[in-house]
Amino acid sequence: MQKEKITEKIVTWLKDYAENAHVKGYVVGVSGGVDSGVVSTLCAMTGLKTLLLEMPIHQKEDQVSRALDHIADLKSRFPNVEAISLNLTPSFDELFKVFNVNDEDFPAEKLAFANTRARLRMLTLYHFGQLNGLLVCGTGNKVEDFGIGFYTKYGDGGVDVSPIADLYKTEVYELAKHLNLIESIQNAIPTDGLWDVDRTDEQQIGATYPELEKIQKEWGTKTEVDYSGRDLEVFKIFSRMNKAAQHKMQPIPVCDIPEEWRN
Ligand SMILES: NC(=O)c1ccc[n+]([C@@H]2O[C@H](COP(=O)([O-])OP(=O)(O)OC[C@H]3O[C@@H](n4cnc5c(N)ncnc54)[C@H](O)[C@@H]3O)[C@@H](O)[C@H]2O)c1
Ligand SMILES: Nc1ncnc2c1ncn2[C@@H]1O[C@H](COP(=O)(O)O)[C@@H](O)[C@H]1O
Ligand SMILES: O=P(O)(O)OP(=O)(O)O
Repeated sequence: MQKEKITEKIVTWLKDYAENAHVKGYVVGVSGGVDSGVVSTLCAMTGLKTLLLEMPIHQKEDQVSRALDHIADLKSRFPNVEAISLNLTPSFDELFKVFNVNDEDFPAEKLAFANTRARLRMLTLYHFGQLNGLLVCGTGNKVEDFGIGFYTKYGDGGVDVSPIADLYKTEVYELAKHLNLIESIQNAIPTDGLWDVDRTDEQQIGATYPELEKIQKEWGTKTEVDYSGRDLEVFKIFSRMNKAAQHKMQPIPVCDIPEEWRN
C-alpha cells in the first residue's frame, strides 16, 4: 500500500473540497477508535480549521481516555485543531425517558436506542458545523459503508464528505501507523460503542474485518459454491448483511409520477 501517496491524495481532496464549498474546514467526531483517529488527523493535515467533538453517551472509560489522548496529541501537533467535549449522556437519558415506550430489554427497543445515540451525535456535529462554517467529515471505511452497511443510517452515516470510504479497515490501520497516531489508537479494537454491554464489532458481526475484506474483494466474481469452511461462513454473513443494507447504499427511492398525469 502506497501510504504516502494515499495520504497526500486524501489531504488534497479534503482541502480542495472545502475550498470549492467555501467553508473553513471540517468538524469530526472523535470516539477513541481508529477510523475517527485517522480521519481527524487527515483533516488536521489540511491546515484548515479542524474542530474535534468528543461526545460520550454512557461511554466506556477506555474509549473516553483514548479519544482525549488522541485529541491532546493532535492539538500539540497542529495549531489549526480545536476541540470541544460535550457530554451527551444527560440529553440521551432525557430522550430515553420520553421515548422508552416498551420494555427496554425488548431487542427492537435496544437497537432503536443504539441508533438514536449515533443520530444524537450527528445532529450535534451538524449544529457545530453550521455554527462554525465547517463540513461534517465522515469516518466510515469501505467494509462498513459498501460491504456490510455497518453504520447508522443518518447517524454516523449522515455526513458531508467521506474521505476513507474507499479504504479497507486493514488499510486504515496501516495509515494510523504511518501517520504516527498514538499507540492506543493504533491498537484500538473496533467497536461501535452504542450498547450498554461492551461488544466489539467482531462479536456483533460474527467475523473479523480481515475476513470480511477477503470476501468483499472477491464480491461479484465468486459465489457461494466457490467457498468452503470458514470462508463460506463469512461469505454468508457478508451476503446477508450486504443485502439487508442495500437501502443504505442506493439513492432514496422516489415514487415517479408519469409525465402524462401532469396535465
Ligand atoms: N461503525 C460502526 O461500528 C457502527 C456505527 C453505528 C451503528 N453500527 C451498527 O450498525 C447497525 C445499525 O442498525 P440498522 O442497520 O438496523 O439500523 P439503521 O437505522 O441504520 O437502518 C435501519 C432503518 O433503515 C430503514 N430501512 C430499513 N429497510 C429499508 C428499506 N428496504 N428501504 C428503505 N429504508 C429501509 C428503516 O428506517 C430502518 O429503521 C447496528 O447493528 C449498529 O450496532 C455500527
Ligand atoms: N463518543 C464519541 N464521541 C465523538 N464521536 C463519536 C463517538 N462515538 C462515535 N463517534 C463518531 O461516530 C463514528 C462511528 O462510530 P463507531 O464507534 O464506529 O460506531 C466515529 O468514527 C466517530 O466519528
Ligand atoms: O469509527 P471509530 O473511530 O469509532 O473506529 P472503530 O469503528 O474502529 O471503533
